[in-house]
Amino acid sequence: MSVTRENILAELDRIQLPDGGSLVSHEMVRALSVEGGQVRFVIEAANPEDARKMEPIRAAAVKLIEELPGVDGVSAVLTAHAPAQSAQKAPPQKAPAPDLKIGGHPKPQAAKIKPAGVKRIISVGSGKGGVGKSTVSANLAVALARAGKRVGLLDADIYGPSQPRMMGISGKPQASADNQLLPPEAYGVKVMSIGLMLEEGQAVVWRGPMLMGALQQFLTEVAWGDLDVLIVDLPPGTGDVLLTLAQKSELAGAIMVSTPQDVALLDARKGIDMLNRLEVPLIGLIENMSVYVCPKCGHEEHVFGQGGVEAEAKKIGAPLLAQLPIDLETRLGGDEGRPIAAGPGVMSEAYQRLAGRLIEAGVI
Ligand SMILES: Nc1ncnc2c1ncn2[C@@H]1O[C@H](COP(=O)(O)OP(=O)(O)OP(=O)(O)O)[C@@H](O)[C@H]1O
Repeated sequence: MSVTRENILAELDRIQLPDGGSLVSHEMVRALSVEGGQVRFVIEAANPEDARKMEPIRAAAVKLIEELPGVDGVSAVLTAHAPAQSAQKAPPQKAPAPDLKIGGHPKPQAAKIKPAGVKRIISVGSGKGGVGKSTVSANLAVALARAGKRVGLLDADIYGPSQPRMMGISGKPQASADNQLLPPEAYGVKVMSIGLMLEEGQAVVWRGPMLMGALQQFLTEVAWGDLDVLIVDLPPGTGDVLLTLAQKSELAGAIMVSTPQDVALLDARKGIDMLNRLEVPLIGLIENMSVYVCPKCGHEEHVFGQGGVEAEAKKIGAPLLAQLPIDLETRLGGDEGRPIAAGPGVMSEAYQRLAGRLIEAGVI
């Protein structure tokens, strides 16, 4: 039996808060997603102090949902409207970080935002989570830097920022003299991520306007300097972030990552529809985890199906930019903060070809 959003909300409504209301009646359940048996949601408290006190409620909510038939895993995070200023222990730093209340409401803005020195902004998205969009973003950024381009990588996967881990970066960003956030650099790429602004294990999820505020800040209050390209790693799906980016910034184009699996493709199609509606040019598709090649015997196994992304690209008349196999070193490199594209080997060469192709096509 598959579990639905309604089942989840009905269960969460049973958890009483001290004032007699529930998480649901107080509209504290946010970003609820049910994918297969995986349930993810956020409990949004009014302020950081309340959020801290609500840990037992979060734990009770997880326990309750885990017991529902059809649920394989539950991830619930507590968040508040803005990170606490006083209680956070920042690592030692040379200059104090600017008071960026990341996630605040956006400031009114007439024109579209593109940081002054940034030539173009390109998004990397996927319809479905877990298809390797962040891996591709990180490695593409590194390969472009190796090809001599000035590259920035903005982790806009605000619900699950993974670029600090993938690029091997930690610690809060420093502030520049004019109170801008200085993006740390790794493998020749300037990186900024909400993950760098949070304490370990802390998660923040915002309502639409707060999300727009965060993105606006990442575009305007980070000292990106002169860049040939700013690659934006989007959260999966066709949600608020792409919409905000397309409407509020000058998005030069989008790359869509998918596995050949039907469900990933179906979701990618929805993402492409959204790009069309927003009039964002689709630069091309990347098929990730296209095939598994046995390192011992060379046998090829099409774990997620075969040819799906290529057929889709043909159908919609978009370039298939790369077909990247399942590769253990790619995963290990991502987990250890050493992007595969930074070293030698066939996968690194594949990313260099991808970067070369985009440069030759004049996309970057
Ligand atoms: N070609 C590949 N071969 C092997 N493992 C891969 C490959 N691409 C990605 N992975 C691994 O798959 C997992 C998911 O990748 P990644 O986090 O990049 O996906 P995502 O689409 O950004 O996911 P999310 O929806 O969580 O943001 C990671 O462990 C990553 O190392």
